[in-house]
Amino acid sequence: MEKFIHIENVGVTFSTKKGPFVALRDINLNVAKGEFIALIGHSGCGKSTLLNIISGLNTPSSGVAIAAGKEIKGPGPDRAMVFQNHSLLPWLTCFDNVHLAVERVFGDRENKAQLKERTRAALELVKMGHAAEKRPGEISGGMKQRIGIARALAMEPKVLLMDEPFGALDALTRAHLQDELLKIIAKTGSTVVMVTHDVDEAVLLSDRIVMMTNGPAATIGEVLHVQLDRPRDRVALAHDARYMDYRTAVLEFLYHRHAKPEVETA
Ligand SMILES: Nc1ncnc2c1ncn2[C@@H]1O[C@H](COP(=O)(O)OP(=O)(O)OP(=O)(O)O)[C@@H](O)[C@H]1O
Repeated sequence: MEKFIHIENVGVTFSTKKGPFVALRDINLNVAKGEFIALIGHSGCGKSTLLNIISGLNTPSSGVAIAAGKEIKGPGPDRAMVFQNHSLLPWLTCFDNVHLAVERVFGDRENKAQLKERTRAALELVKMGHAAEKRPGEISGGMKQRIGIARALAMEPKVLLMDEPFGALDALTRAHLQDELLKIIAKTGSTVVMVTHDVDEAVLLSDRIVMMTNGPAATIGEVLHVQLDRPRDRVALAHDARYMDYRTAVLEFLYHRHAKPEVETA
C-alpha cells in the first residue's frame, strides 16, 4: 500500500519553566493511504502531541515527519483536523462554516456554483443538508460534530486528523456518529488518524491501534492490527470472539502492562 505519512525517530521536547520536558521519544509510524489509525494511551501520554506533529501544529525536536512525500513544515489543507469541541464559528450558518473552508482550498480554481455544490455535497455526506441554514447555537452537540466532519471532508484532505472527535458526546450519539463515520470513510476512502480514549471505538473503527506508553518520554508500545472485515456492524461484532480478543489486548496493554500509577491518576 502507498505510504502516506512517514514518521521517523521523532522526539518532542517542550521547554517549560522547570526546564526541558521530553514528551515523546523514538516515534516511528507509517500510515498507508486509506488506512484508519487510532492512537490510544493514558491521559497525558502524548497522543495529541503526536497528532499535532502530523497536523503541523507541533514541530519535532528530533527526527522527521513526512506527509505525501514532503516534510511537514506547518498546517495545510491536505491534513484537515476535527477537534473534540467542533470549533465552528457561531455567527455563521452551518453552510457558511463549511463553505469558508471550501473557499479557502478551492476558491482560486473553481467558480461560485462549484464551491456551493462542494459545500452542499459535504453537508449531505454527513446527513446535515436539512440544517444548512441553522447556526451552531441552534443544533445539538452531535450535529455540530457532523458539521465539523463535513468541513474537514469538504477540503478533500489527504488525511483526516481527529482529536477525540466524539469524546464530548453522550454514548448513543457517539455510537451513531461512529457508525456514520464508518460509512463515510467506506465511501470516501479517507486516510484517518484518530486520538481516542475509548477502547471500543478504537477496535470498531481502526485498521491499526497504536498504543502508547505513559509519559514522560512516551513512545509507541505496541501496534495492534485489527483484521475485522468491513463493513463492520457493532451489534454483530459484540458477539464476535475476535472483537473480544482485540478489545482484551488493548485493555491488557492499558491496564496491566502500562497501567498508570495511581498517584498520577488521582
Ligand atoms: N506546549 C507544551 N508545553 C509543555 N508541555 C506540554 C505542551 N504540550 C503538551 N505538553 C505535555 O506533554 C505531555 C503530552 O501531552 P498531550 O496533550 O499530547 O497528551 P495526551 O495523551 O493527548 O493527553 P490527553 O489524553 O489528556 O488529552 C503532557 O505531559 C503535557 O503536559
